Amino acid sequence: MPVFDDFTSVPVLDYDLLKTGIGSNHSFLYLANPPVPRDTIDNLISYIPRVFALPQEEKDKIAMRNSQCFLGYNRFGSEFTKGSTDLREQFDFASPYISRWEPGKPEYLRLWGDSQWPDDKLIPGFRQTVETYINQVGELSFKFVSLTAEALGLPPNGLDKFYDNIPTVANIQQRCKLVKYPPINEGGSKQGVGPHYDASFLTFLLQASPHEGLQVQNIRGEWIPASPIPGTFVVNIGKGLETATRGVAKATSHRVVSPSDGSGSVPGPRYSVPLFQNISQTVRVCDEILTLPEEVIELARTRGDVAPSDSINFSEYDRDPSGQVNLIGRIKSHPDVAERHYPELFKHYFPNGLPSHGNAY
Ligand SMILES: O=C(O)CCC(=O)C(=O)O
Ligand SMILES: [Fe+2]
Repeated sequence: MPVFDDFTSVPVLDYDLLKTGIGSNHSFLYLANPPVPRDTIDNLISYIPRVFALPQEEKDKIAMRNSQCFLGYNRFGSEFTKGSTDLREQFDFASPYISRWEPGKPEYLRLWGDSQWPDDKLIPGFRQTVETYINQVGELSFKFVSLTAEALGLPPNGLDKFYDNIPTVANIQQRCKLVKYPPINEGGSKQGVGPHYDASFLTFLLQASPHEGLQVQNIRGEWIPASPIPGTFVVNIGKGLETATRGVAKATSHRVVSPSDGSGSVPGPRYSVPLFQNISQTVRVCDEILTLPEEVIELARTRGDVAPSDSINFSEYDRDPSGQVNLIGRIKSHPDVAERHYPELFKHYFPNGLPSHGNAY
């Protein structure tokens, strides 16, 4: 996966070929034939419009503001990226995990813990469906870690130290979001989400409706559409893996342009489900030197300089444990949650008090 390539379209990889050892040279790709039952994905897709259609007061009952884990619901337009409002509404859910935080332990351990769920009577089976999805895609994501290691010229367990040596959903909490981008028809901003990198090693994104809108930035800084392909996940590299490989694997800048209801476009909202694969909270990525084979480093060298992307974020990997990097990212994105649950850090990052919006990137 070392090359941040000069793509003009996003490559498609077949999982069945990948697992036989054919590595990939791409940092943003479609994964076809993933080993996740079709029912798991179809069930989730069928619930998504229903959970967003719950009464506003039911969604607000599980507001992210209630949660020290930054899990729960965010109203439309409550996040900022690069100074502009993101025109989306979202729920953050995570796999079941018993918190390991206790007083005296690092604060970032508080990030992993209980999700908040809508009342099961209002949407029976929803929680079970989302948890099944996170567990199964989470397990796929961990299988992908050894493939990534091999693509980097390492042994299959070459990245395991970033996952407390046992990469499983039981050990490492996995987080996913259900995201709704409503159509924006009037002029003005169409920023579904602004340009950014993801935080961790790998993200597995399900495009849950047939809308265009996701775009990725190539080595020349051009924006390339990543149109939905049914039955695939979009996989991309986050800032954590870029740091761990000293830039040999490059994080990919991406954004979403809002859909519109106009003639020729797919009507209704765009839905997506990114699953952000967490790594160990305690690992300091900058301390873990990976010894990559010379030919892999050479491949990265020959790709030349990468054009400056439109994204900046998560530079703290050069200094802090991964859990702290994530906590800082969450605090910047959701200052209202931070003010309530992390008052000291809130004061540090927002000395002038609550801004009107969060701004992670
Ligand atoms: O909705 C999408 O397709 C992408 C979302 C995304 O990049 C994110 O939330 O980090
Ligand atoms: Fe993203």
